[in-house]
Amino acid sequence: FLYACVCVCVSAGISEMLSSVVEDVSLGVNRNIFGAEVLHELLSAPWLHALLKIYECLLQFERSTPTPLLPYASGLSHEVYVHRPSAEARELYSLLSSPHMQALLSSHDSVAQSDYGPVLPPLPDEMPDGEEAMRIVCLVKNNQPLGATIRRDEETGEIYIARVIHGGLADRSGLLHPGDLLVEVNGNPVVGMEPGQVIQILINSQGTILFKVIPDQVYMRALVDYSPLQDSSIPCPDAGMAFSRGDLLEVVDQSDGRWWQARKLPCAASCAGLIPSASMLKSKQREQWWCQPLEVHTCIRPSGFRQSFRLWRRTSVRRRRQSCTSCSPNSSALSTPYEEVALYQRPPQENHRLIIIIGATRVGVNELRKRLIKLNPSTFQGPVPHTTRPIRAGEQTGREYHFVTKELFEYMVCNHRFVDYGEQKGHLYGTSIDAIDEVLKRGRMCILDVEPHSIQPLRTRKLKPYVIFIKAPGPDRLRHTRRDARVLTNYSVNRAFTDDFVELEEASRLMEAKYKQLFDRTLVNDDLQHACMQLCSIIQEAQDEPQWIPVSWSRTEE
Ligand SMILES: Nc1ncnc2c1ncn2[C@@H]1O[C@H](COP(=O)(O)OP(=O)(O)OP(=O)(O)O)[C@@H](O)[C@H]1O
Repeated sequence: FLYACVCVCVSAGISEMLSSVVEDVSLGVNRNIFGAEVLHELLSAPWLHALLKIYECLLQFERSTPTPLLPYASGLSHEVYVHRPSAEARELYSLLSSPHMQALLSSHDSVAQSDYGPVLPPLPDEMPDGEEAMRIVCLVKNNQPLGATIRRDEETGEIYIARVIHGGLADRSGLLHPGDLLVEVNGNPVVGMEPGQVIQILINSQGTILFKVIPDQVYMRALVDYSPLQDSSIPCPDAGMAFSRGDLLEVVDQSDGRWWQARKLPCAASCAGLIPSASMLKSKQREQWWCQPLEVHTCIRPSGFRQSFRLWRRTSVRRRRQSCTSCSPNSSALSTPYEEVALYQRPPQENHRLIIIIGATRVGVNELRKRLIKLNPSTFQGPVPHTTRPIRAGEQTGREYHFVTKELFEYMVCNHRFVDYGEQKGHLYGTSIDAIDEVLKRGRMCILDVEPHSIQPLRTRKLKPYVIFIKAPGPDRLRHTRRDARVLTNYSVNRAFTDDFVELEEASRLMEAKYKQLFDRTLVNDDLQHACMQLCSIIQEAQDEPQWIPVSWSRTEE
């Protein structure tokens, strides 16, 4: 009955209603109704009337949301007492100093500073090993559900956060994310448990729930350049982080659809910076594509004879397998500004990764490749090219070339069997995917020398190419190191290497600037002997040590 009375008061007319209820109850007291006296006493209690008055006041503010003028009102009460206070000031001071007023001002300050949330218990003193990778999340249990689902990896028995329900307790904490690995719940290791058992621990928990999780880390390779200082849309340029193509980024927060937080790897700065999300960058790229002047086509080399081991290579620009990928709006760089990557260690039983070496004309790609194969022919090998030219005395099909008819060659072109092909003196020459596979299947490392535009089609899960850019040193070093070098001209004339070394360095710089997002390593071809040794050790590292590769290459299906 008391509850009903209070409810009536609260909902209908507050303290006035209470007074009339008190009157009604007093009639019941006069008539000696059982329990009426106790009820009358309760309803007449001054605290109940005070409470309802407060409630009445609060109701007035239900719709308006008043903001505090000052968050520290209690401090003000002390300022009233000046050096020689007047009688009024002294009186006001003594009023404000009373315990009730002080309590009221302190409550005001707590509300004004929103300082009424639950205080979380301190983190445990003993942090586990690998604490950097581990996140400790403490949630205060209330009557709301946790708002997250879990899943068990059947192979490893590991428990992962599967979904975080928008607006739920876990979501609002901002500390649990899909893909996070759950290690412990309230001190109980959960690896190997059934999801039902983990849920039971959660149900049985009282007060706070302590999770230990290993966050799902996301790494991206930037395929575009970005500078926050030139971006008018960034909310805070000082918090932005510049990056350029090829940089490795650890994305630590993707909760905002427009602005992510990331660190550049290797992590020098511990503080993350703001970078545009993939969708944000895509829309920026689309805007820029339409308003930028047409870029000069730099992908076709100036025609000239390249002193390649296969004389046909790169001598003809009349027939190219495909056009430059960076010159169309549908290029991969335009559609994906970031490429998600993961560390990959080649299992010993798997084929070697394809090694691609590229560089500007005459930088020494072919020289290095030849020397590498000569150094260790049982380990390194080049794919045997196809040609339509007639076989010569001393040649053997499948050794120097695969000698094929023009019809078969063209059939292979139509079926996209060539990585690279061209024409020389009326004969066709090409490197096929099958020739690469053949080398890899024999357990050898396939060393391929192609044009940059041929890299993209080779970027497959099966081949997992590792791209080494051979860079030119400065013109002075080129002049010094190449003084005894000889090159072949278009007419197979052997002449001294007297090219413009400034031009060669410039071509190398342009190629690097344009394609650096595709390079795994850069090697400066200065001293030949030293460069060859370096190349050898880079290739060993690529095969035997963990390397960043696109995540799509590490998944089971392509
Ligand atoms: N580090 C070096 N020191 C001295 N000479 C070098 C060095 N690297 C390459 N050369 C010489 O430079 C000339 C051009 O090298 P190479 O044929 O390998 O160039 P390339 O990059 O394959 O060019 P192309 O595509 O035209 O064949 C060759 O005579 C080669 O021996």
